[in-house]
Amino acid sequence: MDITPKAPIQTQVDTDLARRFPPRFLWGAATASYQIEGAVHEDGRGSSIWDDFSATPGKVFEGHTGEVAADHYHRVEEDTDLMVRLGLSAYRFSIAWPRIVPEGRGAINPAGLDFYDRLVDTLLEKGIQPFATLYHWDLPSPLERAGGWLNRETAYAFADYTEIVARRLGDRVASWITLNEPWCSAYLGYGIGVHAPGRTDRQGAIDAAHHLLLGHGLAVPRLRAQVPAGTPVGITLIVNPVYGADERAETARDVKLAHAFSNAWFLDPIYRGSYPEGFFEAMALNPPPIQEGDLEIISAPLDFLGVNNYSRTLIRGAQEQPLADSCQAVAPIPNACYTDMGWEIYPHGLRDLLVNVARDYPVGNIYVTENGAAFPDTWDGGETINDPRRVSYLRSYLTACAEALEQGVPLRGYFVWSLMDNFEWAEGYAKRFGIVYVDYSTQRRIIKESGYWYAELLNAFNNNN
Ligand SMILES: OC[C@@H]1[C@@H](O)[C@H](O)[C@@H](O)c2nc(CNc3ccccc3)cn21
Repeated sequence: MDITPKAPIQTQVDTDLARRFPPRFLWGAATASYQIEGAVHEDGRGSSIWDDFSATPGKVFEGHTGEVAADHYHRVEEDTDLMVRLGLSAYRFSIAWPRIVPEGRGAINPAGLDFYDRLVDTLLEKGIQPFATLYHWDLPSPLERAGGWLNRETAYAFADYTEIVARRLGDRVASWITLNEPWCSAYLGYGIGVHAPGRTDRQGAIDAAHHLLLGHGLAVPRLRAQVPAGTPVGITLIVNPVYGADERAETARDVKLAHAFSNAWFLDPIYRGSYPEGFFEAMALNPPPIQEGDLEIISAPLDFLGVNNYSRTLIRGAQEQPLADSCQAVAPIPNACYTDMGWEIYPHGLRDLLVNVARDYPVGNIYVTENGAAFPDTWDGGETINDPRRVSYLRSYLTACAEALEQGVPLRGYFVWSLMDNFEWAEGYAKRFGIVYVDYSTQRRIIKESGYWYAELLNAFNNNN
């Protein structure tokens, strides 16, 4: 009998699962600046729309803010040591625009560049590939005061910021992601107001989406001009597979509407150079202020698509055709399992969307840049935290990734969301996604059972390759 001491929690390593991934597959974890860094008033950082939004009463659970978060700004050594312990080969983080250009445009803050310079160097010293996201929702407040993403000028400011960062870090960052989930920025932030900046104007969401896409397209050549030839450049989109709950024609109709709203709204301009036909009509809105050449800029060739996926959408068609953003997802599904966010656990959805996106769009390579689950983890002061449901979630979604690979999908890597518990936007610290627990009262990090499981999986993968 093997009596080798194992991690505090007996973890069942799925060596068979590890064997299903190809050599050089990248195994990572993901975070974002406003969600983990804290230090919002330090070293010249300017304010962001999430500082403003979280300071606005009623916007974030119990008034939580990112002022301290997981204090990552002061814990780079400790947190990169955690990544080594987990066996990560890559780490996806985001760069806070307000640290680099506090006013959004104009003066550069050297201390902001120094922080990310040190983070990148530390990652490389520890054998971890840096994947940098340039925009994960923390828009500098002065730009929002000038209209934010409703203002076309913000797209040009983003391209200027991109060049500043790429000039400093471009020789060492392994891969670049321009935007994280512009759908969330546009619809949640400008359309229905549940995210920063909290505007509630559906036409505004359409216009903001266009300027986010334009910013992406303007940034791509500015990036490529500053980084070594062949450095991969991509974008991360939320991709939500949409299914019909029955065979009725209304359901098929509404599945198409929901797919356009959830996915094609962004996939089509980026990869086909045009918005989905009939989309703006299906939203009962006007097209955005598209200028000559915009769609050509937006569809700048990319090297990979980052896919964020957590769940699926199941639609039961309405008698009357709904607006594209009001297709009714079905009520709770009998025998379904849900995470603490109320998202259905449906791993086949990730397999299906990877197969479909690779078939329908010229995406080149794909990374799963976020996948994970929130559960109400508790810590009793012991050596670890039991989170078997997260282990089960990750095992099932990674099995879906393996199935997609076996169907020929060019999946090159997987980043679990998230490395550690962090500020979950409007939910504040009430939702925990980490494979590492954060005790916010002490900032102590405790690897969860899922973290040990992930480390064992990565170790098994490395032993196979
Ligand atoms: O909610 C978990 C993560 C979040 O912490 C990340 O910053 C963000 O990139 C992210 N995107 C999704 C999927 N989309 C989504 C849907 C509804 C609300 C918020 C995000 C989940 N997540």
